[in-house]
Amino acid sequence: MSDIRAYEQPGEAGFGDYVQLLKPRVMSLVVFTALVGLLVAPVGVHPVIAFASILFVALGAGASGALNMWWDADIDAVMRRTKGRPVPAGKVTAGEALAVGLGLSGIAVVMLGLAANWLSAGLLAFTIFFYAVVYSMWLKRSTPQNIVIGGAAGAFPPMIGWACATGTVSIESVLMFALIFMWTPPHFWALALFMKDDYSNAGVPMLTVTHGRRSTRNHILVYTILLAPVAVGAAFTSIGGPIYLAAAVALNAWFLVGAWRIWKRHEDAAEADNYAVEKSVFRFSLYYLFLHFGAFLAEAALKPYGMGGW
Ligand code: HEM
Ligand SMILES: CC(C)=CCC/C(C)=C/CC/C(C)=C/COP(=O)(O)OP(=O)(O)O
Repeated sequence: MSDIRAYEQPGEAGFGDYVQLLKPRVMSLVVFTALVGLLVAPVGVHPVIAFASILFVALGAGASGALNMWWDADIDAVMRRTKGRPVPAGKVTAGEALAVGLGLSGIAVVMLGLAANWLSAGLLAFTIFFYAVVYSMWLKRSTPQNIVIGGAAGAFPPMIGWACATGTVSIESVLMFALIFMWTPPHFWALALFMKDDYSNAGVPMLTVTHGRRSTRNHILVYTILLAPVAVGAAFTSIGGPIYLAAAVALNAWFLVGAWRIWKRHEDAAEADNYAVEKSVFRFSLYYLFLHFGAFLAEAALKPYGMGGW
């Protein structure tokens, strides 16, 4: 369990420190996928309602980041990548992070319910719970499958966006969920390969720590293979079309090449060469997701002009 008492000394926090609590960089892609889910839905949403809905999803996503930083302060303090975060750096106390997380969560869920509908608000509440409690408090410290199951949290946002517009869950929103769900393991494990020491120093049972780099490479390849038909299959639903199909085929072929290049690496090779491959696949994973959702958006944007879709 997280020893949060060590992080209760008040520090001198600026506005920027509170922004950092919300994990803005990671959440930008979360918010983009929610926005796409809302915009590609077959039901038009008044721009003010759409703007408000995405704002509250962003607030909820940020709140879940603050809750994660509250609980994980001890882990974050040990890892090079995260030790400068506001709680381990002593800028914001753990109690403040908890208060920000709980306060913003409550506001975001209630306001989304009022602005859009209670299905989307319920999904947002469940997503915050899943990331903060199921992933951060339970799975992260207990199983190397942490990010496979916990990754579901990051996959919900487009489903929330779709529900904001339609008040329903549909095959399209389930496919957008599945796309992110299957993408998360290769996205994260590519990073974990070149951050392995961080996680072992912090005692987090990531696959790289518990099963080693060879097994992690195998897992990346398998998940990337399983991801491809999900991603390409979405082309043949109401949110797909020729632009998305072309993008999905190209992006999945490239991601598979990357996973294959990682798979071929071995420990006898120079560490710097291995890390270069792993880093490039991690970076590409971000473009991969952004461009898939960008392609969904392009299909929807072109529909009024008689193009886009099938
Ligand atoms: C359990 C699921 C996931 C895990 C464990 C994970 C882990 C990570 C980690 C450790 C980083 C480096 C973060 C940092 O700079 O502090 C990262 C970066 C990133 N992740 Fe993920 N991720 C997950 C899911 C997602 C999802 C669902 C999205 C968006 C849809 C996402 C988007 C990003 C982005 C945009 C970055 C780059 C941030 C930057 O520029 O610093 N991740 N991820
Ligand atoms: C709408 C809503 C509530 C969205 C939440 C989306 C969500 C759960 C995204 C997960 C992304 C993420 C930063 C995982 C990091 O794992 P980590 O926390 O172990 O990474 P760290 O080591 O950087 O802290």
